[in-house]
Amino acid sequence: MLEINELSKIYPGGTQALKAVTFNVPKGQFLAVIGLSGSGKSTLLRCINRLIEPTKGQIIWNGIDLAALPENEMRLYRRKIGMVFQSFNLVLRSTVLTNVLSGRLGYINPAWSFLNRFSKQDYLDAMKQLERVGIADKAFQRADELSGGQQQRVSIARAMMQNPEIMLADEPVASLDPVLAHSIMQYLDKINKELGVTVICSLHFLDLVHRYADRVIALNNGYVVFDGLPSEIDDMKFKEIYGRDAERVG
Ligand SMILES: Nc1ncnc2c1ncn2[C@@H]1O[C@H](COP(=O)(O)OP(=O)(O)OP(=O)(O)O)[C@@H](O)[C@H]1O
Repeated sequence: MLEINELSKIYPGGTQALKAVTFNVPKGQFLAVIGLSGSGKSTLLRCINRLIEPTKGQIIWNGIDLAALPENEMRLYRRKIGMVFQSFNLVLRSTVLTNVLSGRLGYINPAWSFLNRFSKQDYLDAMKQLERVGIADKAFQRADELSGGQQQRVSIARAMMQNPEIMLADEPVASLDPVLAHSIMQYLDKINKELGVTVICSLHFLDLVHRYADRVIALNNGYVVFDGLPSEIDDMKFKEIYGRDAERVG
């Protein structure tokens, strides 16, 4: 169980991006986070693994408050929290395999030279992860030779090398066309259903929320304005989340 208690984030310029955000995520849930651009979705996801430092509040995971941990201890917990990004964040000039292996970096001695750091088992695991996302044949290509959808699959494989218990996905399909969007969502779904990894995924399109999420929370201007089942988002709730002039497109 992950418990977010009264989490707030005020950026140095004074923008209050999260306002006492509170919710729980049971282990193994697929939680979607929705809301207009600027509502605080990225800030929330990045506060959970402390890529962004929360200003106030608690992030309690297995009884430990992650928000209160010193950075050196947080690093150990961060290993168990994978993350994928809208823009994939691969090292484009490195091979696909090297990118995937870098997911293990949190587990090994940083003093070792890059290529000697990884065990044979790491290489076997990296190939297995690439097989899981259907691109083992691309292992020795440079990452920048891959399409956007393929790059996102590499980034999922990289995150899976951490052996994560939680996967944070920050608008993982926002840069992809709808067909590819479904294929990426299906990989996240598989990781969730087959391996029991908790997924917290921000999404723009409600049809994806309906299809893949067990539950959804909506942010508006840093506040949680909805917490429930995707099927509970009727027209009235939709207007509360997105504003009264908003129209559904998907
Ligand atoms: N590094 C930063 N410094 C200052 N303000 C920021 C920073 N990052 C985000 N913000 C502000 O915090 C608020 C929430 O932004 P955030 O990126 O979390 O929203 P979002 O819902 O993820 O938006 P999008 O869907 O466009 O990615 C916005 O007002 C944004 O301008």
